[in-house]
Amino acid sequence: MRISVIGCGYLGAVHAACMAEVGHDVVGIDVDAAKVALLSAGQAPFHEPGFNEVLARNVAAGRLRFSTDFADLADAQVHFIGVGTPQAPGSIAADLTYVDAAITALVPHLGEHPDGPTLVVGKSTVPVGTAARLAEVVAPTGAHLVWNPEFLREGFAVQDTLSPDRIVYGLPTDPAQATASRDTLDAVYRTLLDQDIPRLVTDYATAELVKVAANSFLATKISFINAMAELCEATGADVTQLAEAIGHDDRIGPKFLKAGIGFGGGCLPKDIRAFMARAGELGVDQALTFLREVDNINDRRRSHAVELARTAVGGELSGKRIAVLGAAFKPNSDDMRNSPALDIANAIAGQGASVVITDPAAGPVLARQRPDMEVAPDAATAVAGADVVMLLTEWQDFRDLDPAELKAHVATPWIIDGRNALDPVAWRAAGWTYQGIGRP
Ligand SMILES: NC(=O)c1ccc[n+]([C@@H]2O[C@H](COP(=O)([O-])OP(=O)(O)OC[C@H]3O[C@@H](n4cnc5c(N)ncnc54)[C@H](O)[C@@H]3O)[C@@H](O)[C@H]2O)c1
Ligand SMILES: O=c1ccn([C@@H]2O[C@H](COP(=O)(O)OP(=O)(O)O[C@H]3O[C@H](CO)[C@@H](O)[C@H](O)[C@H]3O)[C@@H](O)[C@H]2O)c(=O)[nH]1
Repeated sequence: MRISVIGCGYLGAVHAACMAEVGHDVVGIDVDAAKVALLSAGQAPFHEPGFNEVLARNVAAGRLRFSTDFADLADAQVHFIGVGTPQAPGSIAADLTYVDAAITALVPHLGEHPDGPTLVVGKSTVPVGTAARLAEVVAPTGAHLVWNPEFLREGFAVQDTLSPDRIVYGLPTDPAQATASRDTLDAVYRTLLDQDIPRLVTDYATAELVKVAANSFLATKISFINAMAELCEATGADVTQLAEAIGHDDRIGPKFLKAGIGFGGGCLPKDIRAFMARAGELGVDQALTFLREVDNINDRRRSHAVELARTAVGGELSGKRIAVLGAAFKPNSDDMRNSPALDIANAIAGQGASVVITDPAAGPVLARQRPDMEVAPDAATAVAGADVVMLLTEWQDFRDLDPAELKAHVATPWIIDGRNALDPVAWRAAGWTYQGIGRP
């Protein structure tokens, strides 16, 4: 099938490449000419394991093209919308200007398609009610609109796109349109559906809510364990053991119970806030006041990490040398949107410390974006002369560090493990003062 993907960021570029990988003829459209140039050359504009290979292979095979010109999508039958929906400036609501601009640019190119109904398929995360509004904009063209939220995780984006836990279709209310849209989307996802991946068919509102409900649940799980970390710190208990013990209960499960400096990224923080904003508009803000607390607990983890560093150096950060391992919001990504690591590094620098930061993938990006920051090429260089070392993004490279070897480079062997990723016994045995989160 001929497919377009509008918006070629972390979601859209991977979706475009994976749709080509399963045999479709795909054009990716983005307003960012530099990004389009890189993608067209088969080069990933961001760090995502496995993506470069899929991208290069499909560009070379001629199944995958990229363009800044919406006219290049005119012959596609299915158009995915994957543009950003960030937090709006000065508000907690989602900024829908990119979605609206994409639809406005797309509509003049929509019309009858010889192979069947033309579909506009929303993948961006949007406030409930957006799909119904956009369906009215698209309707005069004869195209149908479907909401098909995306659940991929950065760092696993290719695998999650080709083999998701589930696929959700939010379909139009008109039965004939719903059937035609469902059948067309089934044809798009045929190779995935053949793997027996659950496919759930809903209305627009349910599909939109599934996405923000899932992210709210994940954020709540993380803030729950971080709240337990606060209790552990007050009592001398160990949150990693607590998490392991409660996680053995099938009803709770062991995943997303890692206490630390909390969640960040381009999704969980802004999605829970946009959800609260939308609930307010709908007059049901009380239903989601717990998310305010989820957000507060998460924010506290960042200030707590700054406090740990301040205490470690005797109460005054000014003039101290702090080495920060990690800048991305999670390992295996170079994404620094709402990154707890970067936020903490900035706060510590703001208190007068000399901060040096290193990250295997985000480091070079940070060095370009922030000439004011000292970015080191690797951990050994970063820790030279450090009064405190902070592990804030749990890359495998950092987990594998040899505490005895590293100790030779630092001024004071004091490590704050903001992700509880290191073995306290090994680090203490090597002569370090080890401080985890929610651990004695
Ligand atoms: N990143 C993820 O892991 C992920 C996972 C699931 C859902 N989502 C959702 O997907 C959406 C996109 O997220 P992302 O992380 O890929 O964002 P992103 O910022 O990486 O990418 C958005 C892209 O859209 C482009 N764009 C903006 N306006 C455009 C327009 N009018 N026409 C064409 N292109 C335009 C931008 O240039 C950018 O390349 C968001 O709603 C997000 O919440 C993201
Ligand atoms: O036990 C845990 C698990 C995660 N995190 C942190 O939580 C954040 C988010 O992690 P993760 O959810 O793995 O990253 P994303 O790639 O942002 O993925 C989330 O956001 C996407 C965009 O909506 C969704 O598609 C995914 O399903 C959802 O997991 C990161 O900062 C992690 O360090 C913790 O602190 N503790």
